[in-house]
Amino acid sequence: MFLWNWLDKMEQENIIQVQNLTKKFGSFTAVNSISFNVKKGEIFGFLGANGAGKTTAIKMLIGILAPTEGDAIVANFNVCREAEEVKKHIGYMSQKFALYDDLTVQENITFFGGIYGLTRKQIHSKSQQLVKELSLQEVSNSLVGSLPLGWKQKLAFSVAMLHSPEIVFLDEPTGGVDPITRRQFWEMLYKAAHEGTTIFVTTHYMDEAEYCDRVSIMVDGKIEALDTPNELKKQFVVESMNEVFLKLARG
Ligand SMILES: Nc1ncnc2c1ncn2[C@@H]1O[C@H](COP(=O)(O)OP(=O)(O)OP(=O)(O)O)[C@@H](O)[C@H]1O
Repeated sequence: MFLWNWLDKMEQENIIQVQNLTKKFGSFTAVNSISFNVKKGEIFGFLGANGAGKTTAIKMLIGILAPTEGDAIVANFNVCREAEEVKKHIGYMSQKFALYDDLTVQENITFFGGIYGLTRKQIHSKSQQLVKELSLQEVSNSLVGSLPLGWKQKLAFSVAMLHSPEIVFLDEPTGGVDPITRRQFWEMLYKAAHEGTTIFVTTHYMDEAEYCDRVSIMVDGKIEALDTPNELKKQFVVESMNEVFLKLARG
């Protein structure tokens, strides 16, 4: 009995379960039968060179792109059959699509709060909390387009977390900012993970790969390695994730 409870618990802890997930565009296979699990509260780094298939895989996991084959369960919902439920339980932030530059900080929070189904009261209290936490009091009525990139990214992450999702998917969230601002961004990720949110993040910065609990490395649509940064370094007999990445992703 104890064993079954324990096995059950281990099973429950996988908040993302991916089985042979595949995406073909015509005759080109962008994601080639990938399988892996992500545990609740984990910071999972999803790495790969440009064009490896990361964004395509994320789009399937957040329920906006139908897989050609395979399946995935995200926050207990099937990405093929229950895509709308998946969307309600996750947050998403990408470098390319985040906030509206021509809306103010406050307007962006109100807008996305509405999209995520928060009540006016919830939006009001969340936005007060968020503006305070990010020290945005001075600029809450400024257009987001006028903010430095690092501020925009922190705000975009907080907005993706407005509805307290179980998992947040971050596609290159820190592109183009300096190491200190990236470090501050990662402190936000650690805090969210500590509070139980699962973080699924892609990055091209190998120092960030070192901060992840586990890392997968995708090469030409396939996952070629998956483990903790320390285990990967041991496996490839190197000192840094940068060297692991170069050995694997760059051939
Ligand atoms: N809608 C599409 N139609 C055809 N090919 C596509 C489509 N979307 C992506 N691809 C191709 O699939 C491959 C994987 O693209 P994807 O954007 O998933 O890679 P990525 O690992 O996220 O790369 P990057 O780090 O540059 O964002 C690329 O060769 C891309 O050109």
